[in-house]
Amino acid sequence: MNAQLLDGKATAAEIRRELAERVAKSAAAVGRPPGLGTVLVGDDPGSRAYVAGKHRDCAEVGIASIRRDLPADASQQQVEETIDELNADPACTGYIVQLPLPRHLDANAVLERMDPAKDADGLHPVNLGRLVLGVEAPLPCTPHGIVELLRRYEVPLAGARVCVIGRGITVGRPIGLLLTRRSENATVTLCHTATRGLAWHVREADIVVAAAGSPGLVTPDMLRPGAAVLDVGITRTGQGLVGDVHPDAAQVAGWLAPMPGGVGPMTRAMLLANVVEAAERNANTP
Ligand SMILES: Nc1nc(=O)c2c([nH]1)NC[C@@H]1CN(c3ccc(C(=O)N[C@@H](CCC(=O)O)C(=O)O)cc3)C=[N+]21
Repeated sequence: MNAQLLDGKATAAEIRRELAERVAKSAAAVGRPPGLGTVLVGDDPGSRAYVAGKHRDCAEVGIASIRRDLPADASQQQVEETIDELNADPACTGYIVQLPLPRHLDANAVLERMDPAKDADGLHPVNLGRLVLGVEAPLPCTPHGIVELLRRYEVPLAGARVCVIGRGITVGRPIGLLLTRRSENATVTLCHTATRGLAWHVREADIVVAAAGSPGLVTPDMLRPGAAVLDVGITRTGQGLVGDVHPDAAQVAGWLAPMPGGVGPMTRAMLLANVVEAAERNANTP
């Protein structure tokens, strides 16, 4: 492998150590530790595993865990009552609703019902709006994790051409908003399934963010030699989890955040960071 590893696993572990110190301070100031809530509807094995991972992370840094698991046939009203409870629960500093929700539920209505001050994912419409306005708000975890990973490995962002593949709500749609801030100064092209000449767009890029959920989509021939490549795609197959980046891309890329071990662990670390930041805000505004 030629590419330098963007080691999300190790970087996330370092961030968790930093957060553990802030958690201890915040707990002393507020009189209780920050608490992360999760709302999980149904028994999708992938979603269960992600939620379990989030609670393991919480235990490691001293954040309290609040779990609300609902059956796959839960009604909209049941889910919204759970949201109301977490909004009112002083032990819950921030929470997430694990996506995707079962199809019979209206996910946007659920997100809108959340208290934006408790939105640990940064996906509430008010917080996405604040991101557009440049007002301080919890940032979407995966885009924030990507920026933090690039920053810690000193991958140059100012003036860089970034090609994002995928326009999903959690990654592709918001990441351009972070990367084009004055503090990052990148130039972002957002590609999707209707993009003509995807390979051309990828080849122009200094940084490629592959978040389409299409296994092996980014092949080595598409890449500018030396580019930083971040694999955000996760597809469950008979052979296990497969990313959007072809394994041979490592021979052309200058940096690679692989799946697993790249952006996923950073996403989880940024979720914890959002909860700690909310707790610190609470401590400052009694
Ligand atoms: N409200 C909400 N917020 C989310 O942040 C959210 C969500 N819903 N729904 C699903 C996606 C997916 N997601 C992942 C987070 C970490 C890893 C992760 O840590 N992956 C490990 C491998 C994990 C494994 O082996 O299964 C890695 O890449 O190294 C993966 C996926 C968060 N999501």
